[in-house]
Amino acid sequence: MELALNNLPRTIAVELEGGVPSIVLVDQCRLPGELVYLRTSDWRELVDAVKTLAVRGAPAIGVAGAAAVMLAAFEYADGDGFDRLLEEAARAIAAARPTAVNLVWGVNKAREVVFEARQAGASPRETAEALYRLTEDLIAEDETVNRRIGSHGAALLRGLAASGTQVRPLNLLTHCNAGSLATAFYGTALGVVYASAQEGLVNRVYADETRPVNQGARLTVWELAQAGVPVTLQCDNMAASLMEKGQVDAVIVGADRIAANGDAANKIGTLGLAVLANFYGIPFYVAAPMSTIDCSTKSGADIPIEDRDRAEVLPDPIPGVEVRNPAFDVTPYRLITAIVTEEGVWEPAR
Ligand SMILES: CSC[C@H]1O[C@H](OP(=O)(O)O)[C@H](O)[C@@H]1O
Repeated sequence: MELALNNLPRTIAVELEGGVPSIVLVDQCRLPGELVYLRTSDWRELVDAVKTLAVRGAPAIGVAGAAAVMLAAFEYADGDGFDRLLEEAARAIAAARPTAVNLVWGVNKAREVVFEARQAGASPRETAEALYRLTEDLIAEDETVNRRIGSHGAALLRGLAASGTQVRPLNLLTHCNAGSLATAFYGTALGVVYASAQEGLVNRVYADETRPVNQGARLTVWELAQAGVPVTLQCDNMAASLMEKGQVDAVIVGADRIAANGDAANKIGTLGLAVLANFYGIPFYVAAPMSTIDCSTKSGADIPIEDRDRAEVLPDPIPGVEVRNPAFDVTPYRLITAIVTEEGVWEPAR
């Protein structure tokens, strides 16, 4: 299958003009209708973009977290109180969304650079410039990591597609968007799809719309269509009947935080898919970078779950009706066939 990955936009980029840094990111709130880029030099605007899901997806917000600290460092470089103001900003950035560990990971990467630079006697501006280089590096590294995840995942699906001496291209089901738009470029779960499709291992991807924010209906189907991968959009409540018909060969999703025992937090609705896949004997794969694995979190019970605005579920409130809107759920490791990382495939101990 010939892919058109060049049609995919770069989710987040960094620029430096006249000594002033800018972050340029795809405004994912405007997709699929319009491909619009947000440009900002203000760390507060970048935090708002994370909160409003203009930039979203664990690896993408990890890069955004480090980039926001970089913008703050340039803002505070020429005034008093650089170290104090920067740490205050770092705390506010890390608190923008609670579930994806990558956000704190990105902010901590920035904190490490700040500590090392200041220990070495760097000025505030020199420290800010070191953070700019970190942001560039994280963007480049993310794509490399995703391609390695894709390669390991394709090897896994190659085995699934093998039918004697023939290859039977697979029907895959995914949830939310763990694609190029959820990362700096290429994607995690969809990175596996792209790498597999290039080997002729993919027949079609079924994408859940993923209520209430519809990352599947707005982002995944757009991204896969741009890339030239056959894709069918379905409502979240259609997965069971598709599996019952034997039309799903594997489920592949992303993750926002993986606990030390292999429990994985991902977009709300993932747990239900894992239960269905287990019932129908369908492999359930999670694709995520090592930066999403949080060994300080013992199990999924300890993963904070973001509670979002009720209006995402019910824009026009009905008197007397309560609404709940947890943005993630946790799939226990025993329902996960394998976790695909850039280091290889991890089958959590049963
Ligand atoms: C590659 S991680 C993508 C991950 O992030 C999404 O959540 P959100 O769109 O709210 O940032 C979803 O859980 C995806 O699987």
